[in-house]
Formats: sequence, structure tokens, C-alpha cells
Amino acid sequence: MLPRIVVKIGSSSLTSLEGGLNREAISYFAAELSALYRAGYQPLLVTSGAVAAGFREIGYPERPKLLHEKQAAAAVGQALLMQTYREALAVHGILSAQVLLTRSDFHNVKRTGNASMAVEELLKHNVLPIINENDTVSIDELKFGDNDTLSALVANLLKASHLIILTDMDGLYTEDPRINPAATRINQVDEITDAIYSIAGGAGSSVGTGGMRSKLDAAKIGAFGGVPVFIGKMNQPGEILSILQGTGKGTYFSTQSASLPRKKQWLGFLSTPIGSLVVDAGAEEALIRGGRSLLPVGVRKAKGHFHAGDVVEVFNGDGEILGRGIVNYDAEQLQDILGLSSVDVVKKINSVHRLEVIHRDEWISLKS
Ligand SMILES: Nc1ncnc2c1ncn2[C@@H]1O[C@H](COP(=O)(O)OP(=O)(O)O)[C@@H](O)[C@H]1O
Ligand SMILES: N[C@@H](CCC(=O)OP(=O)(O)O)C(=O)O
Repeated sequence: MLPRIVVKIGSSSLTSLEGGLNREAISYFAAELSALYRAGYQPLLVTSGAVAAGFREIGYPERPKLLHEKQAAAAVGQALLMQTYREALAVHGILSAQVLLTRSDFHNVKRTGNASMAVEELLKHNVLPIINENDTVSIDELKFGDNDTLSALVANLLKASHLIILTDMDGLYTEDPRINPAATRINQVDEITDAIYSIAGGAGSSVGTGGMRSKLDAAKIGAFGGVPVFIGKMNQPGEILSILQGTGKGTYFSTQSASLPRKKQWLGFLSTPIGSLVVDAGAEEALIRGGRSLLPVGVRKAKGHFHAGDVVEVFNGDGEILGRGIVNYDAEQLQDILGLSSVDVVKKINSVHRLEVIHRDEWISLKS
């Protein structure tokens, strides 16, 4: 299999602030994608820009904020975006195809299998998949919103060897350079800690959406899936190959050596937590460093109306998130056994299905 490269291009690199596509930029990116093919890689493109490309044509004075307006702008802009890419790529003899995905396409194994099958078939025929979120049918609560997370999920799903996230800033800085011009670039990040998150701000322009924060989310997802991520900018011919050679203008994020099983990736990044638990220091140690299951004795509080089988978030006493897991008790049942030893749990509940509150196989640690 040729090494797969997922390239994500943000709205800020494709459109002007007044709305509308920057055709020169698209021609440039098409040439860079063609350089990837020539160098023996198999590229996949995740592109934003539908809303930004469409809002002016439809008559909105600025990037719309209301859902139905965004949906309409995306419907106009997505067609324009695809047409422009198709023409620019055809100059290099590259055939491209539109793939629109929604968050719910990643919600279970069957649906992800379905999406990946379609993309695999395109790759088999040397067609470049051009992926975007299906904005016209996505509703806000169930949306990726920005395409950073989507690109990382695609990279993990298709076992890419790299994810390149292109934006209007040449990497992660010690602070948003638009706010503090003295900020300096961080060239390499080995671990995405809370301190790294704290320096990442939101979108930098009126057309961008997630800013550096959602790009770090993507880098984290990539790290868990075994895909190294680059975040940066390019505007010179041949730069995409420099990025792969380690000399790109941006920040490189290293990956965990082994990729997490798909179920754990789902737990960490796609599941919807229904409630939360607060655990004591002993339980934190067992979960984070001991690789053990969570027992009732270590649970201090349970919040929310969850049922056995739901996903809950787990926090320590300082309010730091430790991870997520599938809980084995209903919320009411758990209230009765908080802090009890396993012997006392068995005495209190007649039929204990599974003693652990969260089994270690159904847990993902999110604390770095
Ligand atoms: N620590 C940081 N380092 C670099 N850029 C940052 C940082 N925090 C916030 N940003 C902002 O993130 C923006 C890029 O994200 P975004 O606007 O969503 O672009 P895109 O449309 O390419 O996804 C930059 O323009 C920058 O202003
Ligand atoms: N799917 C949307 C993405 C919106 C957006 O701004 O994303 P991004 O530029 O990647 O932060 C679109 O095509 O307009």
C-alpha cells in the first residue's frame, strides 16, 4: 500500500475575508497534491471553505451565524468549491470525487466501515477523495463544525501515515501571534498537555472556525490513532514534500507508538457522555497509571441520569478530566454504593452483574 497522506485545508487558506474562493490558492494546492502523487504517495484531501465560498454569492453580507443560513451558504459554496478543485486538479490529470460525511457516520462500526469502503474504492481507482462535512444536513449539536477533528478521524480510519493540517498560521505559537506578535513558534510537540492546550486560542479570522484549539484536538486524535500530525502553512512550490521531509514551516506532533483500538478511539472522541463521576486519588492512580478498572470504593460522586452501558466522563477531586468509560451501573444504583468495598457492594446489591463501575477494557484515559 502506498503511504497515505491526509491533507486538510482550512477556510482561511482558501477564501477571502469578504467571502468567495481564492482560485489561485486552489491551483497552488492542486499542484502540491500532484507533487505528492509523483513522489509515490496516495493523498486524500479534507477541505473546508463551503460556507465561506458560498455566503457572498447567496447575498449574505458576512459569514452567516444562523444554522439555516450556514446550511444554505454551504449548499451553494460546496458546489463551487468542488467545481474549482476539479478543474484545478484536472490540469494535472487528477480525477477527484466529492465525499460528504457527517459526525453520525462515525458513530458505529457499521457506518464507519461503509464510509471507508467508498473511499477505499476511490483510492483503488486513483481518484482523489475530496472530503468535507455535509453542512447542509448537519445540525449544530451533532456537527464537527471545523474540519480539523474530521480530518484526524479520516486519517485514523484510513491508516494514513501523516496528517497535514494547513492553515493561515505557520504552526502553533506560544500565544496567538495575532494577539501577541512577540510569540514564538513551537517546532515540535511530543505530548499535548494541558499547558499546550492553554496557549491555543480560537479562530483567527472571520472565516476560520476552530482555531488552534480544534487543531490540537485533531493532533491528539492522530496521536491516539498512530498518525503523526503537522500543523502549518505552505505557499511555495514543493513545500508539501518539505513538510514530509521534516522541514515544513509549522509544528510537528509526534504520535503514540501503537495506535489505539477502534473502540477506544470511539470512546474518547466520538461517544456522547451522559453523566460524570468524581473519583478519589487511589482510583485515579489505578486508572491512569495502574491500568486497572474503576471499583465502587474509589467513586466519590456520580452526576447525571445515566444507565448501565452509557458513557460517562471521570474527573479527579480537582476537576481535571481523567478519561471516559462505559459504566456498568445505573446512576441510582451507583449512588447507593459510592465508596463501598467490593464485599459491601455484594451485600448491598443482590445480583451484581459486573462489580467494576468501569472495566479497564471499556475505559480510555484522556489525561496526559
Ligand atoms: N497559539 C496559537 N498559535 C498560532 N495560532 C493561533 C494560536 N491560538 C490561536 N491561533 C489562531 O488560529 C488561527 C487558525 O485557525 P482557524 O482560524 O480556525 O483557521 P482554519 O480556517 O485554517 O482552520 C490562526 O489564524 C491564529 O490566529
Ligand atoms: N465544513 C465547513 C468548515 C467550516 C470551517 O470554517 O472550518 P475550518 O476553516 O477548517 O476551521 C465548510 O466547508 O465551510
